[in-house]
Amino acid sequence: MINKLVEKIKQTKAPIVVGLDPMLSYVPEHITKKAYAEYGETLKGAAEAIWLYNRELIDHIHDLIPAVKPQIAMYEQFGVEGLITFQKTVDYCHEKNLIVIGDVKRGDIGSTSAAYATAHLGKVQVGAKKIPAFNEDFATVNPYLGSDGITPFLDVCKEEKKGLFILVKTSNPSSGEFQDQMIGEKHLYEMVGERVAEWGSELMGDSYSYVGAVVGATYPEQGKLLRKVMPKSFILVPGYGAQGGKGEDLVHFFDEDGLGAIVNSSRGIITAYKNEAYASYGAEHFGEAARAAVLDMIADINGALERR
Ligand SMILES: O=c1ccn([C@@H]2O[C@H](COP(=O)(O)O)[C@@H](O)[C@H]2O)c(=O)[nH]1
Repeated sequence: MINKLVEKIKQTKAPIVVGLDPMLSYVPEHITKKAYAEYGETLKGAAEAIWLYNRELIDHIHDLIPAVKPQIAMYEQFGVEGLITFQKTVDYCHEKNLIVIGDVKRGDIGSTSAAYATAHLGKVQVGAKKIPAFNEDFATVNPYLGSDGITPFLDVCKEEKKGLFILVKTSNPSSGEFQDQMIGEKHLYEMVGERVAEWGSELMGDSYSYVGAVVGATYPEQGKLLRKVMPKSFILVPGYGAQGGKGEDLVHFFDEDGLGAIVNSSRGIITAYKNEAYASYGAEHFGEAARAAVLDMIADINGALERR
């Protein structure tokens, strides 16, 4: 899957991923009205509204981008109905030939991690059959429980040729509380980065490992250091746009050849129609506003890479 991701980035010339993080408040009224007319103001009605919103967004941007990153929390808030919309979204993105990074941030003791890995990346044994469940291509994983929480994910990735993005240095304001602590001479995030490189050396694709890392756009200095610590790991970079990250901050997350990183924007794209810059599209044309925001994001990042 990492080879496919690299190929798709080269083909689209877009080192970006769009975060499908829908909140009900983002969904234009004409869509919620339609969904509530069919299912009422219920969890099913909300999940239907989110599905219609996602589908229209995907229809407007799928040809421009290599990948999407649905954030499972946004779906879970609607319970089982939300998870059905998550699944429909993953399947629809696959139909559109998009790579799906499930932002699920899982990780637990070994036996529980094994079940999470099966659910999101593997196939579950049912009688004589092995059946995929959520079936994303990559999943985000929290390494805080140590290597026995990661190994089951590595095993499933080996078997299924799927990939991981392991949290190394997150984009949020308080990420330093624990991640920046010094352990001997090194920050904790650097130690985790070294382990990501080690885990990844067992699972190499053509030029990058199946085991990548999450490093926030809001920490460019740490991104520069971690690029060197994990030379073969793809870096998923959240924090662009709504959290303040800009193309010019991100050039050192990439290799010399402009590969090795993929930058996420969620709210910046999916709520573009609410942004002054794209307001002329109006809520009815939120998909076109998202498309314009994707094109601007690609130009911003590629422009910064060309200028460096
Ligand atoms: O360090 C991290 C890890 C994950 N995220 C996730 O990325 C998106 C960001 O959304 P925006 O709307 O573009 O801010 C969201 O799903 C986060 O859970 C992150 O932001 N930082």
